[in-house]
Amino acid sequence: MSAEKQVVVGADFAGFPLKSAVADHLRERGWEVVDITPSDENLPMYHRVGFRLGAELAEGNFAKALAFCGTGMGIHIAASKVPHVHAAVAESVPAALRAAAANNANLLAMGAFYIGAPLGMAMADAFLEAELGSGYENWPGFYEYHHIGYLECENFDYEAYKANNFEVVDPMEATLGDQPIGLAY
Ligand SMILES: O=P(O)(O)OC[C@H]1O[C@@H](O)[C@H](O)[C@@H]1O
Repeated sequence: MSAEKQVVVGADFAGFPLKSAVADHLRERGWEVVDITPSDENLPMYHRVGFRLGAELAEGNFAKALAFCGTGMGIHIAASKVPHVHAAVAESVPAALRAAAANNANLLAMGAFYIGAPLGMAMADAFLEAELGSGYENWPGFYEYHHIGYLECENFDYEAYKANNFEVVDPMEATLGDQPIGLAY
């Protein structure tokens, strides 16, 4: 969980009502929610909201962001163009949790065309309250294996990768142990 319980949120016109419901919910749970789209007048296009949310992460102003548009797809693609953004789209609570626990995602996008307010609130809680490895403590190597995935994404340099014959430069190694019996995703 973010130590300071701060999160930045933003929406286009399609995601605005869902964003407002989720933001109100988070504030009731003690989060400081900074909304880059507080009014439904003159809302930026979805991808520009994604760029701006990504910038808040890249600049170190926030550890996590929530993005809302019609499906979550466009805003997540745009945010992913910003350095240091690890963006996910989810349509279920387990997927939102897994984005944080396995992928160390720092931005969760959701789509108001498909997600009702109660589900959006629960997805936001799951995503914000988890960190890399949360819930998988009994799976040997889970953290190490996924940490490598995170680091190699974070440090990915396409030109260096291309120059290395499309192989990761200095790949790290970790063994993912057997999945514990009964682990539910
Ligand atoms: O990425 P998705 O939501 O599919 O499309 C981007 C936006 O285009 C419009 O339909 C809506 O504003 C939607 O949020």
